[in-house]
Amino acid sequence: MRSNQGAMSAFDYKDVIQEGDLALVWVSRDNIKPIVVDPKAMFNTRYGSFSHSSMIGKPYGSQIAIRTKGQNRFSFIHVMQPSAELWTLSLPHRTQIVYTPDFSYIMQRLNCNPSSRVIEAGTGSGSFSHAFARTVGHLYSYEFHSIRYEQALQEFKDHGLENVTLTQRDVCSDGFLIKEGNNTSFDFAKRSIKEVNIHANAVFLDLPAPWDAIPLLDEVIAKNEKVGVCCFSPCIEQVDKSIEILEKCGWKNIQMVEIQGRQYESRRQMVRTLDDALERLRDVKRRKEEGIERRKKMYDAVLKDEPAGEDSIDRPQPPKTKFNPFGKGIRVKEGDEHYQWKQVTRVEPEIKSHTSFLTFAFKVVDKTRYLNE
Ligand SMILES: C[S@@+](CC[C@H](N)C(=O)[O-])C[C@H]1O[C@@H](n2cnc3c(N)ncnc32)[C@H](O)[C@@H]1O
Repeated sequence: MRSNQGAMSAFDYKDVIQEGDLALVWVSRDNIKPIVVDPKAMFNTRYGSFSHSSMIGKPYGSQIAIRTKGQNRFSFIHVMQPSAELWTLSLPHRTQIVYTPDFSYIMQRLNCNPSSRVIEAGTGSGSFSHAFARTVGHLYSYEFHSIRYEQALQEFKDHGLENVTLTQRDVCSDGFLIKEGNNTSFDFAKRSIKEVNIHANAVFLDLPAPWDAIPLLDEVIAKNEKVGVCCFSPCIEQVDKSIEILEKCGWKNIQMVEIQGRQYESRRQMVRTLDDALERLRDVKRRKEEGIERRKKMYDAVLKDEPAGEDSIDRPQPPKTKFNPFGKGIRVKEGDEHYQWKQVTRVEPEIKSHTSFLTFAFKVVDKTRYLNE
């Protein structure tokens, strides 16, 4: 991931793990942890400790294995290079976040590309900010919570996201203009301007009351190109209110979308016949009867003061149940050619997506065509 200005970012492509890198340790699919590689540090898991020094010099994506404490087994992790998608799954949560299924769709609908100038409010945990920073020309992100603002500021600096300007602001009351003297990462000392020319052509609002911010967008959006806005709202009442204001403010092509990602897993399932079911019932009955008989013999032996259980030891064991397609039994590997299989799909029960309604709208302020330009 490149912060789109040529400068090195922690997300730039690299082959080999080096000291000081931000790396993402994949323990399991829902346990991915960010680390800064330090030769003196250890990465601790419940299965054991992995030294960072064992990672240095290995290619990204490598598996690092250790012998599990007290057991003759191995446990392992994978060391991954950060990407916007993996960062979203591993970042420290300060708020609810936008996940990949939503942010990829939103960026596509807002036509985000390296020439885009994007407004984002609020910054929150910076999940979407990282995805924007990889793709767009410049991101203007706003956060009113002072601690979250400071944390995001430090994080973006550590990750080298140089195409992001972060401003501490309540956008609903104070709008989006960035002026000298504001609490912002924009470096006015380096430029001889008093106010930033934002000219945003894409806007993303993840706020509890986007309708208060929408009327304030006019002073910062581009006038001579098509501008897209997306409001991310969890309930339909918020969508209603936003649409009302969008229409009042001259936004067109308003459309609401809900992303419902589902992952389908393809697998084979053993074909179970009626004969299998009947055989299973017969087997249960046979074992039950044998058990009753054995217990009766044992009681009789106790009553007669004979050595108990002798008979049960010598007794021939009932034949082992073959594979039982309705419960426990001998394990059969999926696809074993001795059995019949059918292809089925299974839906993953949980998906990582903060399901919200996405309201899109577009606006062209100046519709004049300059044919002789
Ligand atoms: C749900 S979080 C945003 C999460 C973010 N999209 C992400 O992917 O990590 C919403 C954030 O908006 C901030 N916020 C709420 N109202 C605001 C306002 N009027 N101006 C600026 N920020 C605001 C909150 O402090 C919070 O951090």
